Amino acid sequence: MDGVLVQSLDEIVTNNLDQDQLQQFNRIYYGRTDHGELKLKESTPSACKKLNIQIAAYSFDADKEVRPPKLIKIGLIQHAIVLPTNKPINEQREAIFEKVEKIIQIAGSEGVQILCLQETWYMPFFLCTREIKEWEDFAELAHDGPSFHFLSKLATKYNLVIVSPILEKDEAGVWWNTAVVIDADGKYLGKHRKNHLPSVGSFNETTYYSPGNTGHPVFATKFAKIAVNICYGRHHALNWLMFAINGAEVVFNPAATISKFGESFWGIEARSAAAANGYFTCSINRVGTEDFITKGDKKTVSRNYYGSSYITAPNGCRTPGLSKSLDGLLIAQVDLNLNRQVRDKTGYNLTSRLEMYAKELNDTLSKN
Ligand SMILES: NC(=O)NCCC(=O)O
Repeated sequence: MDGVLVQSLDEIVTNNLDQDQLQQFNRIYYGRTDHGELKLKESTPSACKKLNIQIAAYSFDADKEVRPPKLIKIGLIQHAIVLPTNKPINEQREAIFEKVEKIIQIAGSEGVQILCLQETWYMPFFLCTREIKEWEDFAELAHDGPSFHFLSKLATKYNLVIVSPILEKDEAGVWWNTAVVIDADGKYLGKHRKNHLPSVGSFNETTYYSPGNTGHPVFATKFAKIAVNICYGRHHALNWLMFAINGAEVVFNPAATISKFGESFWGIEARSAAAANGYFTCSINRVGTEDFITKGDKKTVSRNYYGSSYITAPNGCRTPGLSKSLDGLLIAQVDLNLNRQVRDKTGYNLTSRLEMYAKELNDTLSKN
C-alpha cells in the first residue's frame, strides 16, 4: 500500500479534537464558517450503510442579494473496482456498472443535479501495465459506447447531468482520455479530452494516447456551466485559468492518483484553483487496490488509490475529504451566486492583466 495512513486526516482530526477545537480547525483550515452539513433524507444513511458507502453532504451559501439564489446540488462518486483485473472485461465493467448504479440511485433520490465520476470510472486504471491489446475492449465511442448508454438512461431517470470520464476510442480507432458530458435529458452534450498527459513513474499515458485536441470547452448544461480538468491537468495553472476565461461555474477534476504522486498537494491544487479563478472545483479520486499481472513478463503491478474526494468554493472554503479507502458519495448544495460575489470582492478578474501575459508568452514562444 502506498499510503501509510489508512484513516483520512479528517477522520483523525474529527476523532481527536473536542467540539470547540474542531470548530476552530474548520474555521482556520477549511474556512468553514458560513456553511455546514446538509440534511439528508431519513432513509439515505441506512441505504448507504447497507452498500458500505460513505455519504457526506454540505452546503455552501452565498450572501443574500437582489437576484434569487442559484442553488444546485453537486454529487461526486469515488469507488473501487469490483472484480479482479484478470476477469473478462465485460464482467469487470458490468460489476462496476451494477455498483455505481446503486450509488447514482441514492444521488438521484437526494436531488443531485450534476454528478461526476472518477477518471476512467468503469475500468481498472490499467495504464500502469504498458499493455494495450489486453485492454482494448475498455475503449469506447464517446457518444455510443456501453458507458454512455448505461448513464444516459440514469441521467434521464433522475433529471441528472452526468460527467463520465472514459477511455475513448474514436471512429478512426484512436484512443483518448476523455470526459463525456451527458445532459439531464440523457443526451450527449459534448466531450473534453485530457490536455496534459503524465509520462512519469508508473503513469505512462503517452504510451496509449495523445494530448487532447478539444481545448477548454465549457458545457452549458441544464443546471450550470461546467468544465472538466482531467487528473494530471490539475498541476497546470493555465489549464484551470482557461476554463475560467471560458465561463465555467464549476470545474470537475476526475482523477486516478496515488500517494507517491503527491497526496500532500491533493488538497491544495484544486482548492487554490477555485480561489484563484472564482469558481467551484470538485476533486474525485478512486479508492482501493488494483493488482495486475502483466501478460508479457508476468510482473505484478499494484496500485493503491487514496480517495479523499472534496469540493471547494470560490472563496477557498472546502469540504472535508471523503474516506481514503471506502466507496463514497459526496454531495454539496452550492449557490452559484457566490462565484460573482467572490470575484466582485477580490477584484482578481479586473486586475488579471491577461494582455501582459499573452504578450510575454508570445515573446517567449517565438524565441524557442
Ligand atoms: N491519472 C493521472 O493523470 N495520474 C497522474 C498522476 C497525478 O497527476 O496524480
